[in-house]
Amino acid sequence: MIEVKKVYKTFQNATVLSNIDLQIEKGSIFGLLGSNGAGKTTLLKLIAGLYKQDRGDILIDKKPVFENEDIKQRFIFLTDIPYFFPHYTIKQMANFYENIYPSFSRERFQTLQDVFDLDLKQKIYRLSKGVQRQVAFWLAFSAMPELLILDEPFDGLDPVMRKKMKNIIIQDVAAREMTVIVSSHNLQEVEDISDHIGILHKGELLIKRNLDDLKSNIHKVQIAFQGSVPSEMLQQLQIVYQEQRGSVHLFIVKGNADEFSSYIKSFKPLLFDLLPLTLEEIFIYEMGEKGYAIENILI
Ligand SMILES: Nc1ncnc2c1ncn2[C@@H]1O[C@H](COP(=O)(O)OP(=O)(O)OP(=O)(O)O)[C@@H](O)[C@H]1O
Repeated sequence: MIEVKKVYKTFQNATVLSNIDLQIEKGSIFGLLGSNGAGKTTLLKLIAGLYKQDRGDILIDKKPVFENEDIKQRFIFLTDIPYFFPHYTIKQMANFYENIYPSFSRERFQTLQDVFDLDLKQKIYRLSKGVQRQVAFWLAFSAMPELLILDEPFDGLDPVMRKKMKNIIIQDVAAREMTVIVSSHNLQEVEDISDHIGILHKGELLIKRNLDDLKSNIHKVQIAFQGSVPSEMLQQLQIVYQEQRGSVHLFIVKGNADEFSSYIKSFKPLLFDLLPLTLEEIFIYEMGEKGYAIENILI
């Protein structure tokens, strides 16, 4: 488990992270969201033990991460600009990873060759930016890390490759309880793989939530009645937003969907539809004023 406790970080007197509290369970995928300059990379570098926090604690399995070589061998940090040794081929880079990471699997490396379809003898610096990122993923997956930290990992990958990378991540989480932290400025980009989401804004963690809990507690319903909507029903429902389009009323309702659906149906509406909400909509409705801040953050 990763624990970030009351962490602060400043650079040249500017506070970049303030009072960050976070727990990430083993085997979960944590999506760290925020606009440019929010502090995502700084937080990832602190978790990776590359920076030292000014205050607070960062622990992995109860041990401090900073300058902890044992922990460093168990995770991979795939940075937004992957680093390779100048003039190394893919094969040479794989050999290097094999020496560094005790869990590196040759077998996995070879199996994944079907996914990446690259010539091992190619010099990495001659590859396009997107293909270099593919190489970084290939090496990371082959190192079989316990923790995979990904900073804006899908930038520069085409849609097919993005999907493949996400599938492999999900498979590794399911098969061997790998923990993943993935940063992005785009909610949709991480929505389909994350089980927990944190939103960082100007160095503060505005929100940290379990996505299943979030999704099961807020819903969109469309209702039409012969005449007006029964006021008794409106009073009983926990409505966070409503609008009317002709005779159809749209409500965003909090609570258990089965319970409020049967309650609404007992008033015999002419039309009743339960519709899915996107994660972005959930944040906006669920978080009230903070939600509107989030709307501006997550374009
Ligand atoms: N080594 C450093 N020295 C000084 N300031 C830094 C350093 N690293 C980051 N910062 C500052 O910290 C703030 C947060 O930067 P960070 O890279 O963590 O944000 P981010 O959320 O990852 O942004 P982006 O999405 O643009 O990559 C920025 O104002 C940045 O200028």
